[in-house]
Amino acid sequence: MSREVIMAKRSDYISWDEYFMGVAILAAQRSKDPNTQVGACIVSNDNKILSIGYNGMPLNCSDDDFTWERDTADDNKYFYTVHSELNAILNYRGGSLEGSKIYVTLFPCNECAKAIIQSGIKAVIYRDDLYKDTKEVKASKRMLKTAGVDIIEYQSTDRVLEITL
Ligand SMILES: O=c1ccn([C@H]2C[C@H](O)[C@@H](COP(=O)(O)O)O2)c(=O)[nH]1
Ligand SMILES: [Zn+2]
Repeated sequence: MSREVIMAKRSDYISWDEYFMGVAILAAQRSKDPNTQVGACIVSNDNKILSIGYNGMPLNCSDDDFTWERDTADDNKYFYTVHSELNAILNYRGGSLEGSKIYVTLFPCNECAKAIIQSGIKAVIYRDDLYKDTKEVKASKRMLKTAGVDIIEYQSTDRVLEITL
């Protein structure tokens, strides 16, 4: 008598949210910013990754030549850095981002909020909200809400993934 062996599917696979936030977290690891590394992952309604970005210097502006200082008034990184969300939007090589969602490791600033709204992204899923008390983030939230962009706090599962690279 032959016995059929049934292979149950894996049950400990990561969720879509963990996957996309994980990609954003991994992208942030590319950032040269010594203080805050930010990652963004833009995803379609049917869960396809459309684009990825992290905060860094513009193309052909060497991250060895431009300063990463934050507290020097005359010259500081804020003059130069392209934010992760804007990089993700600009990195997109397809047609439209209308109706997509963006996973971000840090709540977007007001400038990124403008770009998110204008590109048609309809939801922001964020992990950290470090700068929630700043005018920029307050303005960002006001604009996103007014424009009908959903703001969703990522619910950490505390899952730890080990990656050997
Ligand atoms: O919406 C945002 C806001 C900020 N960033 C980047 C820009 C900078 O490289 C860092 C913030 O540096 P701090 O030293 O913490 O001020 O984050 C971004 O990518 N997106
Ligand atoms: Zn920004």
